[in-house]
Amino acid sequence: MATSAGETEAPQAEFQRARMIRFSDCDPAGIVFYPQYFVMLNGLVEDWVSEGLGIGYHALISERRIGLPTVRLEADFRAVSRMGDRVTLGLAVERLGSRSMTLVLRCFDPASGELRMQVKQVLVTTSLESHRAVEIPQDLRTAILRGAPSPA
Ligand SMILES: CC(C)(COP(=O)(O)OP(=O)(O)OC[C@H]1O[C@@H](n2cnc3c(N)ncnc32)[C@H](O)[C@@H]1OP(=O)(O)O)[C@@H](O)C(=O)NCCC(=O)NCCSC(=O)c1cc(O)c2ccccc2c1O
Repeated sequence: MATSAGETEAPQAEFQRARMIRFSDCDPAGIVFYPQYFVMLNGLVEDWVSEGLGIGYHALISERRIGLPTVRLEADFRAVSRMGDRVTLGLAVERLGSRSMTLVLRCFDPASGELRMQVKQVLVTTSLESHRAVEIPQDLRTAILRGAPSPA
């Protein structure tokens, strides 16, 4: 729920994308090597900003010079994902601060609902000139508060 101060505490509608687990995601045992989840989820953040929010992610960085570095990352791994699995990646905003946002990102089996892993991630909006925190740009904030889900 958004407050008058522009903060939101309640999880919003989840942005989702289908993803197949590829050979290159896996270790020799044929299961996802854990850093690859972070690569997959970073791609989900890109898709969320560009497609879910309608804010060009690449222009945000390269033209507007706004960075989104991670300052906190907490991960839980609950079940293995195997090469060839078709999973769903989901993203919800748990908190929207003035210069940071807390995302809950997860990977799950859409057929059974089995949770494979989940991450809580805090991103800070920064100036890529100074590498200091800046206010979340108004268009980004407005789009997040709109909270529109996007189909998988
Ligand atoms: C990011 C920092 C420059 C922030 O330091 P600064 O002093 O400017 O800001 P504050 O400390 O006042 O905090 C602002 C805001 O963030 C919240 N916050 C800060 N730290 C934490 C934390 N550990 N946990 C939770 N929340 C935190 C704080 O509460 C404030 O929130 P409000 O909403 O209330 O305003 C500085 O911390 C820094 O440089 N950190 C190192 C970042 C880093 O190197 N991360 C490693 C990965 S880098 C990375 O992933 C990455 C980098 C990029 O440049 C990218 C650019 C573009 C896209 C993606 C990038 C990317 O993924």
